[in-house]
Amino acid sequence: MERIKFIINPSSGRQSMDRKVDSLIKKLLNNGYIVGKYYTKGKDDATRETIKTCKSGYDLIVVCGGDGTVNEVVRGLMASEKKIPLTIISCGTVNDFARYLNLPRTINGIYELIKREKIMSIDVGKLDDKYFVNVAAGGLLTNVAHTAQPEMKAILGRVAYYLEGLRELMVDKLEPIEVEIKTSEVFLKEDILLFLISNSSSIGGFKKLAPTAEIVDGLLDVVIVKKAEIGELANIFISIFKGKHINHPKVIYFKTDSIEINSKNSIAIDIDGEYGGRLPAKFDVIKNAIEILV
Ligand SMILES: Nc1ncnc2c1ncn2[C@@H]1O[C@H](COP(=O)(O)OP(=O)(O)OP(=O)(O)O)[C@@H](O)[C@H]1O
Repeated sequence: MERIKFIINPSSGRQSMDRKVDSLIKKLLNNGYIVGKYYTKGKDDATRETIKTCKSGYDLIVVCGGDGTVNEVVRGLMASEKKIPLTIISCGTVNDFARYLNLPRTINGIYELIKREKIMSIDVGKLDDKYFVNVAAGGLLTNVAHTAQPEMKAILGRVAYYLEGLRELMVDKLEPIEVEIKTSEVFLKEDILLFLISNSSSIGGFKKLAPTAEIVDGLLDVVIVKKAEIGELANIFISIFKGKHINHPKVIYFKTDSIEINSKNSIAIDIDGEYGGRLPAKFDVIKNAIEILV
């Protein structure tokens, strides 16, 4: 790996990562690497730059941003014939994917990762022409990531999401959604509060929301919370920290490689913290879709 492109979202997260990124770039240049640097300006910019980067002989993309920026880069990779590996310097508010991968955070750690050139192929989730590395979700609390105000995120970080979640709980009054869920193994008609279709196990900062999810198994982990009272929801929420919520009678948990969800209600879908359309929808997994440094 000689040519490395940095794709940097300067608006991600709370603190500027400029100094850290500049030190890493300096170290790479001193050691003979060729480095390109691109700052995103707005929506879909990271996708366009990734497509360009894949075509122009680069060997690696370093994404500096949060989950939204990683998602945009993955979309660019999926649209490219020649897919190059990526790694992440997490600069977002939650950074679920980088946390799940346990990526190094120091300059030396990231430099060693790049030098080692150890690559792993991972799965990516698909919803129509969109992709997700962490999760696609709908229902209670799942639009918190894209409804939380950027100014609040800048000041409070992850706490902004929790406040937005609390506000939504009060406003929503636990309105259930009537859904039909179809996979090759399961057919369910249920009143539910939320569904999560997960590729990795870390979602919204909770490391065990889909406790046995793996990004190399060619499967999606489905977590469904059925209609429940607030007391039951509180119990489910507390047990999420240990990954024990999947044993609760109001929670359904299974794995599949393809799932369809239909509803009479107009339900928004969140993919990796961004708005991803509405139900009905079909979710699939693409095995060994992209490569990452490990
Ligand atoms: N220069 C820019 N100014 C403002 N917004 C930008 C800019 N470049 C990209 N964006 C937008 O930033 C969003 C992605 O932000 P990202 O998710 O990486 O950070 P975050 O929201 O702080 O982190 P997290 O998702 O981990 O909470 C995308 O929707 C993209 O449109």
